Amino acid sequence: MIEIEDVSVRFGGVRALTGVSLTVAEGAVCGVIGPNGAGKTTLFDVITGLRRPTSGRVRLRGADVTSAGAVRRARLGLRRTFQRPQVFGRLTVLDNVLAALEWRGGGGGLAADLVGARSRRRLEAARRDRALAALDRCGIADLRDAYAADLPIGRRRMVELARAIVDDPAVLLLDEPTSGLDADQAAVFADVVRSLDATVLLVEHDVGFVMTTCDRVVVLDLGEVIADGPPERIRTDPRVRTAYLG
Ligand SMILES: Nc1ncnc2c1ncn2[C@@H]1O[C@H](COP(=O)(O)OP(=O)(O)OP(=O)(O)O)[C@@H](O)[C@H]1O
Repeated sequence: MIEIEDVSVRFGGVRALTGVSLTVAEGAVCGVIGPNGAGKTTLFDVITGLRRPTSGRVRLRGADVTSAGAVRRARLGLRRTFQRPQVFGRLTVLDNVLAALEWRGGGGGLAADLVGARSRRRLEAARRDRALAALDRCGIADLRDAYAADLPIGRRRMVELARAIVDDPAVLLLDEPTSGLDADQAAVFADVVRSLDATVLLVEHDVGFVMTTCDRVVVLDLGEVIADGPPERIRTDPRVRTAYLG
């Protein structure tokens, strides 16, 4: 669960967010939309810990993380993807996902250094199976030996998603996930997101994708929540139409 309570962020005289409150229920997929400058990126940064709010609280799975660093948030099961996919270009697709597992202790952690070769082989095999399963879910199993740098952006985005989901995140934040994806790739992306047990919050310009993928849509305009509800209601909300159409 993600709880944002009365969060405001100011940059000097600019009010990027004003009194924003929203709760994303366990397992829900929530989309945040809004015109340019509405405060979407700032909201994202407050949740991931890149930016401290001027006032208000942020809770992840019940824990107050308003002043917490990235490590604490990651330990609570928070994962994210970026507007420009962050992958290791000189590693293969499989190694990109294995590296994510290794850092998070999924490779056996320090214990793997102390056990015998047979146990270590077992740990390695389990780790590889897990990574391959994540690639399979993301529809890129056939690319496992390709170098990430050689892939077009849409495929790199799927590698980044595989890294994010390989150890079953509790909370997943997706920043402009469909940018660079064609319609088929976006559909696969939406299927993966909807099949997760995670609580998902995504910021996205493609309103059509948000309306078909999310259970709930929050609309920001000039730093304030102007609408919050299921897609059917948001689509017909007069304030949303005005904010988008001017
Ligand atoms: N570091 C900063 N310093 C000053 N003002 C900032 C800073 N970051 C954002 N802002 C301002 O805060 C407001 C919200 O910006 P933000 O980037 O969160 O909006 P956004 O909805 O993500 O926009 P876009 O869709 O264009 O990415 C804007 O008025 C922006 O100019």
